[in-house]
Amino acid sequence: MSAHAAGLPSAATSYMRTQSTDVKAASLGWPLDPDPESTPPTAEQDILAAFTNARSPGITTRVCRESFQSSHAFCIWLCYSDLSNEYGLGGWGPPPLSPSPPPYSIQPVSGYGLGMVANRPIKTGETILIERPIAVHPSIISTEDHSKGPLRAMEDKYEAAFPTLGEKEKSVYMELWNCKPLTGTLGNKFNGIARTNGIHIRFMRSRFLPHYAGVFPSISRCNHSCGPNADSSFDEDTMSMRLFALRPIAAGEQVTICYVATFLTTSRQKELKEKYLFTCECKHCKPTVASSPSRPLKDRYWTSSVVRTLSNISASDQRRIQVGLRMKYAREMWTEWISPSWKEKNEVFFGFHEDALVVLAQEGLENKRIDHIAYLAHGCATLGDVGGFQRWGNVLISLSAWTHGKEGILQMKTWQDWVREPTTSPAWGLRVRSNGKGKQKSLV
Ligand SMILES: C[S@@+](CC[C@H](N)C(=O)[O-])C[C@H]1O[C@@H](n2cnc3c(N)ncnc32)[C@H](O)[C@@H]1O
Repeated sequence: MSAHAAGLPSAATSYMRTQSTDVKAASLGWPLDPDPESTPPTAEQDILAAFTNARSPGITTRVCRESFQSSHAFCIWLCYSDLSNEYGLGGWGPPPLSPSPPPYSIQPVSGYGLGMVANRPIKTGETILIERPIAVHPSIISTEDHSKGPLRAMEDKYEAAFPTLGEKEKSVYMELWNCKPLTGTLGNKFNGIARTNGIHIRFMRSRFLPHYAGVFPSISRCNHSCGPNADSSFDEDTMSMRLFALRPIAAGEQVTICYVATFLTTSRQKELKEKYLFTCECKHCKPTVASSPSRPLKDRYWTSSVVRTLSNISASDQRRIQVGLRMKYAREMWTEWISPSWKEKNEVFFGFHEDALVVLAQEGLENKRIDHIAYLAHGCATLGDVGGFQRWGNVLISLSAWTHGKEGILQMKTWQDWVREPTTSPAWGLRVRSNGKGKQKSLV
């Protein structure tokens, strides 16, 4: 039923018509569009659906070189055939330069094997490293691909492809950590290293099967934390990954990334144990317990410290569940916020995102904050609030969490332009209308 037919005054109908058409058309740009679905499916029926939708493509091997003329292969890419002609047909030109000297060293870290450790203070948003993968394989593998199952399929493909790699890449690869069981075949070792060290890569040109994992010479040395201080972003055109700081990293501190979906509760321990064979003891998994007593205490004190730890863990779990829910409902909240039927106070919208930032900081999940910051900026824009938009826009810019590569340069420029001239931002004035005298008036 149209609003007019519902008996609303004609001014309201015309407002709704313009608003709802504009609202649908308005793209909010990076990082909110397109709505990212960033983790690979894990449920069997979703994996199967992805294959069926992609017409069950086979896996081909792309040998990645800088150009046709180059004899040096920097990477082998086990690639679903839906993507094999989408990238690097003339070769992959050189990636942007990595910081030199590097702000880190790879060194032994007690209890972790090797790790990446900052050798000087690193600022939020700073690029730590840019490098190319040595091997890339699909994150999800069709069971149809090999009569002995997907694991054997990958082992055979790795064994066939590995000899084409450059000599240096081969030796760096073979030195990487392997936490998977060994059967003695080379293919099994290549595949074990790939599965221990693979970092998620999303190839945007595949509609149904975009999820891959890349093995990197140094980034794959980063150990896991459930509150990581670094994150990575991939550039499909130069086939390179940028590792950057999510918050200040002190000299001597480990540079960590997160191996699993960050909003998982402590059930993430199970995934870490199964896939990477370790028990995470970061401060989010083992919240601080009361310090050890200098002399024996009675039982009830011990009990109370255990209780305190358990309740800290449970509080952390609750916060992570909230993080997931806030991510899930942010888009819905936005749609309601810009609709003329929004009846809540403005604080409900802003509080939703500001509280999310507090929870994310408590959990060390700064990698999830950019969406909320962008919503806060766009939320200010809807009200015609120049100062608010510029404040949140500048926070977003300062994080330098852009997609790595050409796309990121565009994202950065777009936000810089919007901050310079907020009236050009896409949500500008969506919740204000003229009061007839050329002045802007809030709807709420
Ligand atoms: C991708 S590798 C990381 C680099 C590895 N430490 C090395 O020596 O090359 C993953 C392995 O590192 C170790 N690791 C990573 N994060 C860890 C953590 N938070 N606690 C203990 N071990 C960890 C585990 O052995 C895991 O299988």
